[in-house]
Order: sequence, then structure tokens, then C-alpha cells
Amino acid sequence: MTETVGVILAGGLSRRFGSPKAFAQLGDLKFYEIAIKALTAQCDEIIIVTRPELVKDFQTDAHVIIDKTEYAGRGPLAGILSAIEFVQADRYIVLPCDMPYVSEAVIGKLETFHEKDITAVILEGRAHPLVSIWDSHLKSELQKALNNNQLSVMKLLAESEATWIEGSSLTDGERLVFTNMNTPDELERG
Ligand SMILES: Nc1nc2c(ncn2[C@@H]2O[C@H](COP(=O)(O)OP(=O)(O)OP(=O)(O)O)[C@@H](O)[C@H]2O)c(=O)[nH]1
Repeated sequence: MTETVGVILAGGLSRRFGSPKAFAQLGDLKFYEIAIKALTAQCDEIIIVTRPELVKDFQTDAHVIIDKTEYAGRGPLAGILSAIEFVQADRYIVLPCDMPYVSEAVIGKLETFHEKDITAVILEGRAHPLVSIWDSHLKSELQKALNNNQLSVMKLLAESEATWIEGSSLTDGERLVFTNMNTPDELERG
């Protein structure tokens, strides 16, 4: 069985950004390519979970799938569950597609903190629930949540007693990674 699968969430609407964030560019690479690069060393397989109209635009050897029909358009939890249902693994390292400073070193460091269930990051009181590691048994919790129309990632993490990696465990450079680019202005400012 596959041990670790990387999951890149790219099924959002990018309304604030104005165009699909996965294809925004920093330097020579598109955001989704940066996420793939960060995950490759730690993952046996990588899955991008996106919207049907965007599938053809990803140029990669990674799997590119869409949210399962019954969860489509229901947010990040739908993307995570669709990936877990697509390939069985021990654990899943999840990343949003809008963190262009993410690096292999930081993903490796997060893995060292993961013991069981879910591990995510909280910096200066701000949670980053989509930079997270999920054990496979969370699949049933995800199914339950989505079936109950409970779409909040934070609520699911609270109910699952996630382990939170705090900023004090990370260097200044590592903390910088947790910068999401929600608008073109944010990307321009860097
Ligand atoms: N697969 C999947 N990913 C999603 C879904 N909704 C959001 N995401 C991803 O989750 C991450 C965080 O999404 P947000 O930035 O909060 O939402 P967004 O829709 O991309 O952007 P806004 O429209 O500006 O809110 C991004 O990587 C999104 O692509 C979804 O329904 N399915």
C-alpha cells in the first residue's frame, strides 16, 4: 500500500484572486508546480484535486482529479476526502495551492511532528488548517462531516483533537512559508 500521498487543493473559485490561483506564477514556477516540488520527497504519490474545467491545464505527472460529484463545490474538506477516496494510503499531506513559499524542507519538518490523527500549524493565533497531515482513518470523520453538511475544516480539527505545531517550533524562514496569496496585490507585495 502507498504510504504517504500528497494532496494539493486546487478546487476553489479564486474569487479574490480573479483567476485560478494554482496557475499564478512566482519566478519560473506556477503555484501548483511549487506545491508539487515541496511534496515530492515526502510522498509516494501526489494528487491535485481541482475543478473539471481546469483539469486539462495542469501539465504534470501527478494525478489530477476532481471533487467527487456528491461533494463537489463544498470546500476543502470535499477535496481532502476526494483524494482519500481516490487512493488508499497511511497518511495524506495536504497543501492549499496558494502558498508559493512552501518548501520541501518545511514539509519534511512538519512530518517530524506528526504522530497520529491530524497535525496542522498555528502561527500567532492564526490557524493554517489546510497545511496539515491526515491519517487515513479520518476518512470516516470526513464522510460524516460532509454528509451532515458540516463543511468547516476548523470544526473537524477541533472535534478530532488535532495536534497543532506552534510558531515557536519553527524558524523565521519557516514561518514565512505560511503566507497565502489570496489577491494579486498580495502576490505583488510578496
Ligand atoms: N478540491 C477543492 N479544493 C477547494 C475547494 N474550495 C477551496 N479549495 C482549495 O482550498 C484552498 C483554500 O481556498 P480559499 O483560498 O479559501 O478559497 P478559494 O475559493 O480558492 O478563493 P476565494 O474564492 O477567493 O475564497 C485553495 O487551495 C482552494 O483551491 C473545493 O471545493 N474543492
